[in-house]
Amino acid sequence: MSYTNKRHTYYGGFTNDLSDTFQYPQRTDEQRRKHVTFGPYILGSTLGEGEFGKVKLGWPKNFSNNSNSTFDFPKQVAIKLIKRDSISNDYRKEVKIYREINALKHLSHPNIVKLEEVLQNSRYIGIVLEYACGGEFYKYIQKKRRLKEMNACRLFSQLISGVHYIHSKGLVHRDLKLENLLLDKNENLVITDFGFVNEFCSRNELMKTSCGSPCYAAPELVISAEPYEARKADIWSCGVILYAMLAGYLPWDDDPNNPEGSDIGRLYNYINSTPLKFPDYILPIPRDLLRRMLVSDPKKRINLKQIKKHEWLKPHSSFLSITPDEWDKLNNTQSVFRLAKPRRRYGSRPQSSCSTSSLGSRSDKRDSLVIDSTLITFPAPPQESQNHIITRPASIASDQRLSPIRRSNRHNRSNSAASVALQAVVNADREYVLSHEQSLSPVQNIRQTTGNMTASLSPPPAISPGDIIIETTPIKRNTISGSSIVPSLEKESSTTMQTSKIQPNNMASSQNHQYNKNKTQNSLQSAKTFYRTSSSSHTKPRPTSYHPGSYTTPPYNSNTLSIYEINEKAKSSASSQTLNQRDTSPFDSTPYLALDTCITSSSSIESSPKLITHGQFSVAKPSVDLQSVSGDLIKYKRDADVVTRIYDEKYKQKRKSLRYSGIFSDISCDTVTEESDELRPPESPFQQHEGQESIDKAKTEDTSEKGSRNSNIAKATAQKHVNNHLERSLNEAESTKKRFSFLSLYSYDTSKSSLYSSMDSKRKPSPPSQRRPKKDDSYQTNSKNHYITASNMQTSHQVSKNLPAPTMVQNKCTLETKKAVRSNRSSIMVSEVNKASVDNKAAQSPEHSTAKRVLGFFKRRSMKI
Ligand SMILES: Nc1ncnc2c1ncn2[C@@H]1O[C@H](COP(=O)(O)OP(=O)(O)OP(=O)(O)O)[C@@H](O)[C@H]1O
Repeated sequence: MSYTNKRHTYYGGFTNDLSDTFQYPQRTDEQRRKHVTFGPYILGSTLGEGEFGKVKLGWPKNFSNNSNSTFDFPKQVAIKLIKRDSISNDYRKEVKIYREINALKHLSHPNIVKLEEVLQNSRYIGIVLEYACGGEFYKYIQKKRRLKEMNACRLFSQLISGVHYIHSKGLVHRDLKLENLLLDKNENLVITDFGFVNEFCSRNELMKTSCGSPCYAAPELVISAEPYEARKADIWSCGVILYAMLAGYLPWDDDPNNPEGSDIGRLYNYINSTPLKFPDYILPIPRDLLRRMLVSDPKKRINLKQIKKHEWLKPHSSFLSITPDEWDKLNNTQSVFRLAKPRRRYGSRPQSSCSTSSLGSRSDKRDSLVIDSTLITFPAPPQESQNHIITRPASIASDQRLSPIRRSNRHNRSNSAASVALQAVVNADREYVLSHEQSLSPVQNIRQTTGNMTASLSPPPAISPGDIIIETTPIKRNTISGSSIVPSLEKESSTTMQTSKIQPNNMASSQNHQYNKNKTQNSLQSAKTFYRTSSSSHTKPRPTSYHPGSYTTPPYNSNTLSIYEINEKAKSSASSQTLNQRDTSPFDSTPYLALDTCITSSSSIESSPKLITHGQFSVAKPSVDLQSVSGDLIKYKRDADVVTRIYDEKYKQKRKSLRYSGIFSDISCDTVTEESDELRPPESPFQQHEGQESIDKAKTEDTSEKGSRNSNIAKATAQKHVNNHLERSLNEAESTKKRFSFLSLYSYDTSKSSLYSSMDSKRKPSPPSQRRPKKDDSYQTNSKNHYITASNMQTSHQVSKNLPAPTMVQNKCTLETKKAVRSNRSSIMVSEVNKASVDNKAAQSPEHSTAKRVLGFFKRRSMKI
């Protein structure tokens, strides 16, 4: 049983002063003393450790349950604590922090980590972020070994949506990698770590500083000293991420001359000269996308607009069609609620030891890098200041939002020039948002509506074709101001919108209905309509229109590719005339233009610093949950199951129907698809051959025996036959292919967690920006040191009897080994323990050791290269 330190655990948020409806247990003085706090937050366990220090879990000190009905938990946050000492003498670090803060202020997207606020005291700067409780994405892949295609498609769509949003703001992330992706509680992707973010503008879109991690960095960053187009570099990184999701390991890691990828120059030469290779289980369409993304020549590399339109992402086209300005508008709507929520300052303290303020003069020097978030997020009128409203019902908050009297009396705490300026910005912003709300497009109104329906779990009402689903819960009526919504909806309905009837209590059928409808309509408008209807009715991501089994075309259509290449050539030659006209994509080449076009009425506001006031610094629980309004973002875990099930059913049916036509050769799908991804063996040529043989056999038997019963028996026999072969071939294929994946790390992690649970949270495990070991490595056991590689364990265990490896690893790994592994974030991807042994060897050879350290430094720090 694992011991849980109370100090690091949320204890229920019981407080003495705010429990008016329920008598909570009183905390003793001793308990109270135990809590480590940072400003208004109680600090909990360490979530991870980065370059700047620890990231801690936090929750509000003064959380209370004042909601009427259910027991609420406080909103948890992740607080990145940066020692001021550690950055005061390091300009590079300082810039990185400010960059991150500044970028996050401008970004509000469900797949980008939210900045709640920035706090500081004399010793620490605390960046308070939305807590992504699903953990690190690479661990998730490790655990699953590789992702199912459907899941990878969904998560990749979210990544692309987030990256597109970043680019649309004129920013580039420049350090996209698995380690910088987290998951929320519903397994939605969250992009984090904006330390390398930079700005580009349409007139000067090339960048000179190379950054990122070698394994994810685009070749042009490494090989050439020329300025590069940063958005294309982000796309390369996304390609590497997608490859890792689907394959379970990183691409181009099989250079025999550079087995560990330690020679970065060689690695990139290898990338440039070697065609991308795929494991058998990556299907043709995702392969095609990867081939287009992982193109060494950035001019030929696909752009975001093209990615969004790619066949593979069709199932998520409605989600991907949400434009950045639509996300912004949604966020603006939220900010109204946030601003309207009167609240007192944290606790009862005045400006306390941990002031929620700017970084003083530094911020001024850096163009207000850190704004006094308190001014923005706590515009509490005096009469409201004693009310703790974190769990205030939406209706109350909205009433206050609509009260001009209450709105007028804000920001009276400070008379400083900064405060006055900020007050003006906030006022302008509020006016903008309120006026904007009146003129919201129907789409926005609907989204606004849907966004406020998160509490409603009732099934969607039945509607007639042509109707728009309008939530009629009290929450909606309270939060949508004015009467414009219905007429505007009707107007749109009569002109452009096409909706579908959604049957109540029958989500699956409504999804199927939508699926069919969308398939025939096949237009952006219909996709958006689907998005609206599905989100407003709390339906889940729509059933996919993509079936792996439906690939009846050759795996890789060379004609298509060549046409594509011709197009690309034509584009690049046209674009070579001027850098500014490089891309015809409205998203990629002219992000500002796209934004301006969409928000023409607010252009002046967009160009002002007020963007930061769009709720970015609020600690308030958002009234609108962005994640509930995006069709492809899973709101509840249950939803994910539904989607997977629907997918699996379709997948199975399709494969079944193709089984006897010989198109889909993996006829063991019925049995295999029941298994988890971890258990599903990769298809091997051998396996396919056997499968095909059996199909033929079944076919022959089928025709010779007329009766259906005999036919079934024949099929069953064939199936059994194949299954036997499959089992045999699995062992053989696994042992011969030595396909390494994250599973090895998973094994390691499992053992680690059981032995070092108390240490886990404080150390960051090795990231997967590492390479799979070579075949030879996998079988080498360092008998001298008694180190057994995780990959070795995996392979040997698979050869022995396909039993889970964790226990074996757990038993055989020594304490020293694990410590060494954990402390070294730059070890190779799979062979974690082997890395320790390598390090041991390296220690004997000073030359090798130095090289290792340099490599480790590169990988660990995501530093400039
Ligand atoms: N919002 C969050 N929710 C949950 N965990 C988080 C969050 N932010 C960071 N973490 C955890 O903290 C770890 C370190 O965070 P992060 O990578 O942002 O720090 P950093 O100092 O920027 O690190 P580096 O730049 O070295 O990657 C992450 O790997 C993750 O495990």
